[in-house]
Amino acid sequence: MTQSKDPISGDADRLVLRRPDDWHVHLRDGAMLEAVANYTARQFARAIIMPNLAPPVTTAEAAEAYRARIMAAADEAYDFTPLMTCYLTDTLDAGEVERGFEAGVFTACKLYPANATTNSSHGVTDIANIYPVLEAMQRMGMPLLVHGEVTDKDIDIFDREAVFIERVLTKVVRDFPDLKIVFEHVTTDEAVAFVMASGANIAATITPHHLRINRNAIFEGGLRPHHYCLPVAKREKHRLALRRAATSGSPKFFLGTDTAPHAEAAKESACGCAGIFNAPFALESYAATFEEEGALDKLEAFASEHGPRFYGLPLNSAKVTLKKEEVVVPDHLGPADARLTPFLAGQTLGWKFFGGEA
Ligand SMILES: NC(=O)N[C@@H](CC(=O)O)C(=O)O
Ligand SMILES: [Zn+2]
Ligand SMILES: [Zn+2]
Repeated sequence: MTQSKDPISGDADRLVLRRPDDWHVHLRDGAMLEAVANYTARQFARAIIMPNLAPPVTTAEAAEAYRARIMAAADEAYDFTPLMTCYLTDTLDAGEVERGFEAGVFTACKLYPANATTNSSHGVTDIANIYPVLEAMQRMGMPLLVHGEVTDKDIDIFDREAVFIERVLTKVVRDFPDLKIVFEHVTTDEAVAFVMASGANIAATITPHHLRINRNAIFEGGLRPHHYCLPVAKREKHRLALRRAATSGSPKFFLGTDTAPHAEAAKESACGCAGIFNAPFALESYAATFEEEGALDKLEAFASEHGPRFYGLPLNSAKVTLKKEEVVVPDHLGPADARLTPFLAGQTLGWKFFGGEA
């Protein structure tokens, strides 16, 4: 990363970074896909596309068709590459996963515990049901991406990630010691500690929002549906653990926004959907966090290097620029009939994104 100095003031006024990738994205389908695809494509060269459509993406054929719809929705000028994933179910055939991976259609498989989050009713009810698939994935070096929460009604919602580590993840790691696993959108100090203590084949993504808000933000002066996502934001001590992990320089932690758009009407409801739409100012939000932590020198590795190295993919050679300029996040984005509230709506951020070298 080069941080150029303004020759007159001597201020560091811009950051030039290797173009980043987003290792956890929900682009949806149909009109929503059309509305959101370019927010991701503009900032990121590649993105791991989550398969939780209705119905979920469980075949290579469905993934290829979805990839084509994404390519059609994204502006060609952004040169964006979607990396497709397969949604694991109790009955998924290991052969389908193998063929899809060998053919270069599937980059990874996603484990949703049944009913853990948005569109996960077809998820896995017992991890034992997917052991044949995990066996094949371990053999092929195909990453398993995990929504790490138990769903038992008797477990407090704020404990679901920590209990998942004890009850499920520890077992999977023991039984498949060489399986590459990405613990997605980690939210607790327990998850950070687990990843740190595990081998090089275990990594985690960290979202922009879990680095900026704790659970108070969901209840600040009233119920704040746009701060509701899963896993739900935790106590301040957990947020601080995430900030330390993201800015530590450890190759085990990398950028994954978990941008998860839902129309405003679906969020501002008696039973509002889980998900934060953060794609429009994702890199600006991470930059604010890294700057606050005095770690702007670690941003490029987190955003653009640790992810591809873990996945075994080449680093991007294109560059993007962040300029030290104020940018106000709009209150609403998207078409009039499907408005979206972006993360940090109404707030001012100190770095502005430019594609290419500005
Ligand atoms: N993160 C969320 O709150 N929601 C995601 C699903 C997920 O990543 O768990 C969604 O698809 O809406
Ligand atoms: Zn999830
Ligand atoms: Zn997600």
